[in-house]
Amino acid sequence: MDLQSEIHVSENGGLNSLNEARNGGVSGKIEAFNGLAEGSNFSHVLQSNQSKHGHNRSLSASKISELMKLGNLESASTQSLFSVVKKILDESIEKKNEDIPQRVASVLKLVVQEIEQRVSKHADNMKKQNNLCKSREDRYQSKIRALETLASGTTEENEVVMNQLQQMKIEKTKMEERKKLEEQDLIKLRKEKDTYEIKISSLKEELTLAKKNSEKILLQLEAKTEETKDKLQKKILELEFFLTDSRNKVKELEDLTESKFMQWKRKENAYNHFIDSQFGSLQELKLASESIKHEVLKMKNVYAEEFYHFGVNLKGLTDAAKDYHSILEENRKLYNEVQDLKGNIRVYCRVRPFLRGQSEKQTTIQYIGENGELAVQNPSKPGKDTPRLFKFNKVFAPAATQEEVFLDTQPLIRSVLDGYNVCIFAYGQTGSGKTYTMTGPNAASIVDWGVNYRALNDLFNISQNRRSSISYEIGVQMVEIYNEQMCASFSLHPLCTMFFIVSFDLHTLGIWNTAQPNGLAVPDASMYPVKSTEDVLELMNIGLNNRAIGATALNERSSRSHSILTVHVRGTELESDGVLRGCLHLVDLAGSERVDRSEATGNRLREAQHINKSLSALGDVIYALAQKSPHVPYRNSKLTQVLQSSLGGQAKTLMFVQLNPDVQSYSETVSTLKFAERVSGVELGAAQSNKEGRGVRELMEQVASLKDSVAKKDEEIGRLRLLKTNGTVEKREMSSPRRHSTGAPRPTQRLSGGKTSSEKAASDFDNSSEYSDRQSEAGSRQSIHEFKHHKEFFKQSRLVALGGGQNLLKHNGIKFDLADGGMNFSEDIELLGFGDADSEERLSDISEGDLSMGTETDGSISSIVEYTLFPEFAKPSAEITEKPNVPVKFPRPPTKKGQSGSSKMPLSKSSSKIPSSKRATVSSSSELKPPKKRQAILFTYHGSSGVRIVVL
Ligand SMILES: Nc1ncnc2c1ncn2[C@@H]1O[C@H](COP(=O)(O)OP(=O)(O)OP(=O)(O)O)[C@@H](O)[C@H]1O
Repeated sequence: MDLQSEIHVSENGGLNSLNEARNGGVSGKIEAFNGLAEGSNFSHVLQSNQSKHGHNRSLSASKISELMKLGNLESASTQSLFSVVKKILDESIEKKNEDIPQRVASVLKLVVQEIEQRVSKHADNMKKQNNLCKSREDRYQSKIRALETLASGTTEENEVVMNQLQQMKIEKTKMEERKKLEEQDLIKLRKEKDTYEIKISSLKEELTLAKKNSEKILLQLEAKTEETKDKLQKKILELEFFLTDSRNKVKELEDLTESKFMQWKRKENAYNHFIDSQFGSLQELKLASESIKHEVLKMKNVYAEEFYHFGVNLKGLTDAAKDYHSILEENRKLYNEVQDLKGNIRVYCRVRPFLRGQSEKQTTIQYIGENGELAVQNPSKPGKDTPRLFKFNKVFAPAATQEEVFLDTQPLIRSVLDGYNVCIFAYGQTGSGKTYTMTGPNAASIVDWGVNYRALNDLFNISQNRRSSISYEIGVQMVEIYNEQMCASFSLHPLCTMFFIVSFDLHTLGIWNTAQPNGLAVPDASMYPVKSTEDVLELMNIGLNNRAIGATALNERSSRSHSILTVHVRGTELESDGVLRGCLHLVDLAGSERVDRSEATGNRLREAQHINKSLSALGDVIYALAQKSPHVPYRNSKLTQVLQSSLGGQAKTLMFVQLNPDVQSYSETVSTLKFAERVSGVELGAAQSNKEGRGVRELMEQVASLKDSVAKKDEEIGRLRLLKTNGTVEKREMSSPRRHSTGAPRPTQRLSGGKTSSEKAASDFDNSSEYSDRQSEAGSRQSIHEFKHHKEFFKQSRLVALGGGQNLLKHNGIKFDLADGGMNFSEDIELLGFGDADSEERLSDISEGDLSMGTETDGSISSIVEYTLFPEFAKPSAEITEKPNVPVKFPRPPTKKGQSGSSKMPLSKSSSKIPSSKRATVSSSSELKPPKKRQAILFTYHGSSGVRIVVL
């Protein structure tokens, strides 16, 4: 059915439906129209879409040709048109035609389908209505025919028929009216049909347009396809080329693999052959190893036997080595003993490490040997300067710790507790580490503690450990020599001394401030309770801080004074009541420096000159001692005066030689080492312990009384002789101790001019006008003896004043050099420093100068200290206590076992018993007037304020 017929059908259908609508079926008609209207809208949309894109490339050429075959589109049926459109759209969707957007094509397809459905529905409706109308028309026609036949019957019937006819006519008119209406409707429908036709024609136009566009697109696509085809062709060619190439390569590889495989095969064969041969030789080796094993076992047994023998031999060797070591140790001990006996000054050399700021690290130290060998060389003159070799007791390398240094010093320090005098001093140029060795760096931790702190700590600890057998009292004093003036470091005031005493029994420690600007003890002496070693160390720090410190170009903390820390030890043996006295001098000398190098001027220059002067005086003393010269110039400086007892007495002396490894200091290093070498050659004589046993004291007393009675008898004999000869007795001759001495004094090693010490001392006293009335030799000797042992001296001097020499001899256990008495007076003299060749000079120096006391004693300040620290008083004898004019009541010395005497008394108590003003000096006391004008002025002291102190 073509489109025209379809429309006819629809028109008929439409009439039918209109007729039915009149009977109530209007809705179907409206739907049919709506369907058409929608179809026209869709075509319009399609058209607009196509025109918007400006092409209709999706129409394939075949479809277009199909449409063309249909001829006039108007003659084509709607169905066929729709099918063509649908096919075109399908094709475009399938081929994914880029010219019609996919979405639009699919929408168009859906719309076309919808229109198709609606149109077909509409056509169906129209058909149905048409059929309905036809059947009705047929029925009416048959009715009309029936009626006409009836009309030809009866009139009645005619009338009825006429009526019916009439009615029929009415109905017919009605029908005609309806028909007219329907015709009108039909006209309307036709009009609508026209409009639809117009729309369809426009759609057709659109389709042709789309066709054209699709043709264009088709052409483009074809061109593109061609292009892609060419490209693909090219690629195929390339790939083919690659394929052939890779085929060749694969072939090559296959060939190679083949050859390799052959090679490996050959190798495998070779290896198999080799393995077989190896296996064979392995078997042989196995057999050989078995036989070797047997041999080894044999050898093992042999070796075990030999080892056993070796072990036995080794044991013998080890024993021998042990013996060797013990012999070595013994040797070392013996060497030390020989040194002790000789009294050599020990010299330890310590090399300071380079400091952080020092840039030039060329060292002058070439070699440090185990046995105290040291080689120095100037590295700035390598060819010219030959190394110089020195040998000392010990050399400490820069890396040596404070503890290591102290370990080698400890035995010496400990001997102080056994009653020896010990002196340790550090010598070296400025900044070479003297203070570091002696004290340690500032705010030192325990690890950095120098010899001073460690020595004190050690002494305190040992004294505490020995508490059950020996009661120790330790006193510490710090003195400074600055510009040839002595002052105490504990006080800011020059020429003052502050010292403290430790008594472990009382667990208290007191410090007397005997600040004595005029040399007298200050009444308001303060006492500080100190509970521990740390407190003592703290006070030492105060003393150290008071040291005169000035900045020089060499060492910004250079100390400009000699600092002397003296530790006085007195131990009382609880069992034997014996008394040990030891004294330890720890001396940090001021730096030896070249004035030109330190760039010192003004005050600093003066300081440097004083320092150099005192150090050269020390050198002179050492030189004199080394030469065993009869005259030792101790008096040339305060330093040598203070150290006299350590350098000249029976003390153990150790010198630390401090070296700066810097090249700039080479010349100073060499001169320091030369000096040290000289010092190490000095023999002081065997050190002696200052120990007094009770038995010795009693013996001494007995000797004294015997001596006394002998003297008395001598005196009487003399007097009788005189009476016999002249009739006059000269008092002087009668009382001359030398003339009446029963035993000749033994010569001493150190006495100069062939005189014995006793003779010399006696002659000294003879020469003094003050002693013109002395009664006996014993008395003078006693005075001399006490000159050194100050507290005894003090006691004796008072007793001399009170009762005279004979009484004193009886009660004070004075040491005599009686040939038959068993006491070695010369030794005492030596111990006191009177055995020196210099003693004459020193004694003659009494009352001379600002501070002459140091020349007669082992350091007069320390003498005062010793007295003040350990005020030991004579047992009040019957004779003395009977005397009505005894000025001072002295406390008893410890007599019983377990009693520690003054040391066990509270310090405040002891200090209160002895007025401080009377502790250090006696000459000013009016209560000590000698009844027979017998005064021994042992030393005088001129204080800065001009007050003169005379110690008797
Ligand atoms: N063994 C050492 N290890 C580390 N540093 C050291 C050592 N010896 C010395 N020093 C350092 O070298 C510097 C100088 O040392 P110190 O002040 O002890 O020299 P000194 O010889 O006492 O000088 P002065 O003569 O001017 O008193 C200090 O900074 C000190 O800490």
